[in-house]
Amino acid sequence: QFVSLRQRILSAVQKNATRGDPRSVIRAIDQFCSQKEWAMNVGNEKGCILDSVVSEVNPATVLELGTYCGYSTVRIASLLPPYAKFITLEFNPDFAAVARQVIAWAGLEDKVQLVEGASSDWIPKIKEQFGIKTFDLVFLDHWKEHYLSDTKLMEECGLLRKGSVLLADNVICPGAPDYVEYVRSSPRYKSHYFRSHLEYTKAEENLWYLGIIE
Ligand SMILES: O=C(NC/C=C/[C@H]1O[C@@H](n2cnc3cncnc32)[C@H](O)[C@@H]1O)c1cc([N+](=O)[O-])cc(O)c1O
Ligand SMILES: [Mg+2]
Repeated sequence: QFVSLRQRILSAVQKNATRGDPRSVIRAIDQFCSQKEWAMNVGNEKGCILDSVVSEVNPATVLELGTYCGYSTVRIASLLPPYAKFITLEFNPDFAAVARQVIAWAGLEDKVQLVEGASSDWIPKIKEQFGIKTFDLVFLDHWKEHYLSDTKLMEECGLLRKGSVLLADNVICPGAPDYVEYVRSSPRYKSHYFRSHLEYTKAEENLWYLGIIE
């Protein structure tokens, strides 16, 4: 019967990656997506930039918007200090189910809280539900038209502080023009971008780095 792409990604992990070895899980997904079928994981080129930002920020609290199959979740979780709190939000139950298994295969299920639900519903509940005051790092990789509304929502809910870092995927492709416009014209943010390429392709892409300065 029909096997979905997410199921094929999970099978590639279970077949080619070593349990408990996050790097082998990342490698298995990247090999599958570059050799067999494209999928919207952040990929290895942008993934290395993500790794360097996570290592530099060394965050005690992290929020990821849009888990998808858990590729970036595994990359981030594998670099966090033991005391860190990492929440990833995913509203599609099928993607959430695959992501849970990918995260578990990497042996990182204790480092991540995958919350099934919409960011707009959950962002206002995070403080009370998870005892988190502010986020040191937020990775935005969900629907691109939600980047701006969710960033404003995080501001309103007091989840961002001076020094918080927001990292946004896909500001060129598919693009998040309203988001880029907003953060570039706001005095609150110091922003710059990392030149890169769209995952598994040669297309120009940037990772958009935002530091909150006030
Ligand atoms: O469209 C892209 N990403 C959208 C990602 C969406 C993921 O975030 C979840 N989601 C959405 N709103 C949500 C709200 N709350 C929770 N999860 C949510 C969706 O269920 C999906 O798992 C994309 C597209 C390309 N591309 O080349 O076309 C490349 C990329 O790197 C991309 O990230
Ligand atoms: Mg993306």
